[in-house]
Amino acid sequence: MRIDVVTIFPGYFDALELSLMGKARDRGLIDLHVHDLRDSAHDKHRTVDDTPTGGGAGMVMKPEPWGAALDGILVGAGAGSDAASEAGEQPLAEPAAEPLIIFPSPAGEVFTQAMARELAHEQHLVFGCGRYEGIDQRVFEEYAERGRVRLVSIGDYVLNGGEVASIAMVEAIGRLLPGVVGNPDSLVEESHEAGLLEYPSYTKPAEWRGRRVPDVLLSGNHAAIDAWRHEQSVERTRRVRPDLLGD
Ligand SMILES: Nc1cc(-c2ccc3ccn(Cc4ccc(CN5CCCC5)cc4)c3c2)n[nH]1
Repeated sequence: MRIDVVTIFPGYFDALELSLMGKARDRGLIDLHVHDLRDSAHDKHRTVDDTPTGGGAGMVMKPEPWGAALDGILVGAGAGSDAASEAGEQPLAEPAAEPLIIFPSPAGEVFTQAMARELAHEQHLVFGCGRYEGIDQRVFEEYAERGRVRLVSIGDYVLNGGEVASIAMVEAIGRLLPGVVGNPDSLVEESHEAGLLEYPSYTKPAEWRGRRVPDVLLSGNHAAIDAWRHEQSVERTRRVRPDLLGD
């Protein structure tokens, strides 16, 4: 999967060099490209923001730098025209898959494990990280007409920009790619995977500060263990997230 990120704070994405995502990149499972939006702001002061038309507090991100940055990525992704196709022959390579542009936004559809699973099948994701009070609306309109755009929220709270939300989504999506997580079985039993919260986990020692591991987990009876774990998931979900049970 190719991932492009556009941001005025490229340093945020150093975090994705680490650990799991770092390994995924080293193994070519994720091809991450981070672009500084200011490189696409061609005025003398590399301006990316201006006052909100109609008044209001704060600043809004100008459309021109976003247009230049996203065009640069999409044209590249469109694989442009290579010599073969210009010569009218069949293009040699598979035509690149159309990128999906994700703009993190407090006003977006809420990101879920189901959406992470869906997006893990994409060939090319582009994350547009806004800052200030957001991005000029015409950017979303322009690219929604030309391709696929989704505004996505990672929860009902306001961050200072889209970078942290993008990192969260890249991690949630990236870990679902085949080969990224060592043991794919661990992806099946996790929280939200089956629409339930995860069961409680234990490890050695069998007793710690007078607290014992539940006997069933020490029984070696895997049918009983699976049943206990499912019941724990259902009970925890009912207590903490009844909304997930559609009750
Ligand atoms: N799940 C989640 C995602 C985000 C998120 C994502 C991108 C940006 C870009 C800028 N901001 C800060 C920010 C500050 C104030 C307002 C509210 N203003 C009221 C009038 C106009 C807008 C909106 C936005 C982001 C926040 N936050 N939470």
